[in-house]
Amino acid sequence: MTAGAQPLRTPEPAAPADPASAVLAVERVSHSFGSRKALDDVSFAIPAGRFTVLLGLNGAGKTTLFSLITRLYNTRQGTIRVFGFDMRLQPSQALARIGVVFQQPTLDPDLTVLQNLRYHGGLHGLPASMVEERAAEELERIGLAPRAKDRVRTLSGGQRRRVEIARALLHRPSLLLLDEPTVGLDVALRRQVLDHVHDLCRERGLAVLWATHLMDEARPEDGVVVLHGGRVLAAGRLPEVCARAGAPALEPAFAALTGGGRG
Ligand SMILES: Nc1ncnc2c1ncn2[C@@H]1O[C@H](COP(=O)(O)OP(=O)(O)OP(=O)(O)O)[C@@H](O)[C@H]1O
Repeated sequence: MTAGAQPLRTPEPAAPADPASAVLAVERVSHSFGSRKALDDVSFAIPAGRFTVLLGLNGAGKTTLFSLITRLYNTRQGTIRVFGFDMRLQPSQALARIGVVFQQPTLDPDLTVLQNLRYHGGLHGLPASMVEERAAEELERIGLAPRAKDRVRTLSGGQRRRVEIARALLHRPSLLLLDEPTVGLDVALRRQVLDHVHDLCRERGLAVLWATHLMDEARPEDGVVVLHGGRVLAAGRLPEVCARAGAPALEPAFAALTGGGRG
């Protein structure tokens, strides 16, 4: 298999992810809420160092998929592996390698930036001295070292998002999941957060799964997984997805793949 997000359309059988290159392998995963099927036979794989955009409209199933990858929900149908660790059988090994930025902000606004980071480090069982060192490093990197002792409620939306990303990296995950991380940010802040996470991919070899409904957040070098109505309609590098859809850009490709609209 190549190093891109792998196109695995149903009803074709899901090809096994290459264990040598897949940081995340989702294989034939389905999930229902009562009679409502939120995910239907979803398969794709992403390698180290790749920024992969999980593209889908509201209700496509992005948050449900994230909930399964982070084990908020049990995977009842199909398999999710992180670095080869099966989320069902070896959850602690798999979860230790994942960092998450949830759709809803989860920083405590009444604690300082540093206190929020310390709390997270403690949850991961990191020694206090390591947390201090890494927190200082991450805050420096995002230009927020001078705000370490400020309460989170005094930060802007973009600064809070960057603190959440810094926090998600404290335990040095290999896979970073971000669920609609730019919601509520203006265009300039959106670009800043997007640039920051692309830099992390490039510089640290981090694999990123970035869920969004905003097509302009995908860049030509990115992997793209098009999720619609709970199904993967296409997956691969952005130019491959466009070529397969016979479209010159992602927006018309998405329209062609989804039949132009809502699921
Ligand atoms: N807890 C739940 N109970 C019942 N149905 C749910 C639940 N969570 C999600 N769904 C349904 O599952 C489908 C997928 O929802 P999901 O939230 O995963 O989509 P999404 O792509 O993340 O959308 P959004 O961007 O709006 O959050 C939708 O039809 C939604 O109504």
